Amino acid sequence: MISLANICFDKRLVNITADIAKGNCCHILGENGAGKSTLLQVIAGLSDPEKGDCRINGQSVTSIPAPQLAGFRGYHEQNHSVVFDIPAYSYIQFYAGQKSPDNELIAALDIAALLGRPVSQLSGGEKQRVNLVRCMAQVWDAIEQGEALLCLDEPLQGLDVRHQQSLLLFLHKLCQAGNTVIMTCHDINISARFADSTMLLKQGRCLCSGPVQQTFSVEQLEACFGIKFVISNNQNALQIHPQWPSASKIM
Ligand SMILES: Nc1ncnc2c1ncn2[C@@H]1O[C@H](COP(=O)(O)OP(=O)(O)OP(=O)(O)O)[C@@H](O)[C@H]1O
Repeated sequence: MISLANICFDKRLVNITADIAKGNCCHILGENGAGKSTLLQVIAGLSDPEKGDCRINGQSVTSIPAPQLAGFRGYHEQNHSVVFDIPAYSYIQFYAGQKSPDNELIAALDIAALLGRPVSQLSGGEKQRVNLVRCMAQVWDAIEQGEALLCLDEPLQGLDVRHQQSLLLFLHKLCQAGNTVIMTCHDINISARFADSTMLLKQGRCLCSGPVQQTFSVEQLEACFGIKFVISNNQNALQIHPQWPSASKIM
């Protein structure tokens, strides 16, 4: 269980309180600059909140010794730049304590053909997939025990739709095994389909958090994003339609 209590950080986060159950896939959504990455860094133990506390299974994340935290908490940074000009395989091994990445992980992120190539020569989406493997390989033992916490900042960024789908299904499988995933996402319909719970942020405040069926109402989405939405329910799956201006208005 992840418990956030009254978290305040540099005016960027204001009194954030929420619980995320173990085994949950929680999506954090909100406008650009709403504080999603900042909150993820606090949850990951990378930023100290000025007030409040993030607790992982009852223990304050800031009090967990770094080597212990690094053993079960994976963090994937948005726009992570790779400074090493080494093959992807060595790059991943460096973070995984010289262990080879698991075949299941390599297959899920479809990176077998990339392992021998220098990281600097990979495309944006290829680099993103290698970085996601790096993040998960670091905590693979904990993942196998169903005890990992994955904090993923925009993991879908730059991925084509097939790789998006395979990553989302893989994360779902990890959560079913007991792991917890907290990720930021800009695609409301992907969150409606794949998140167990969501947190909507607006200017550093949490507008609402909880199961998708509760948080994804027209009122709350409009308050969060400042545009109109229509929501339909198709075979128990929410479909969310932002109301774009008509084509004639655009032309
Ligand atoms: N290092 C920093 N120092 C000062 N302010 C920062 C810093 N990093 C981010 N900010 C500001 O904090 C606010 C929240 O930023 P954050 O990156 O958490 O937003 P976000 O919701 O993840 O946005 P996006 O959707 O664009 O990724 C923004 O107004 C941003 O300009």
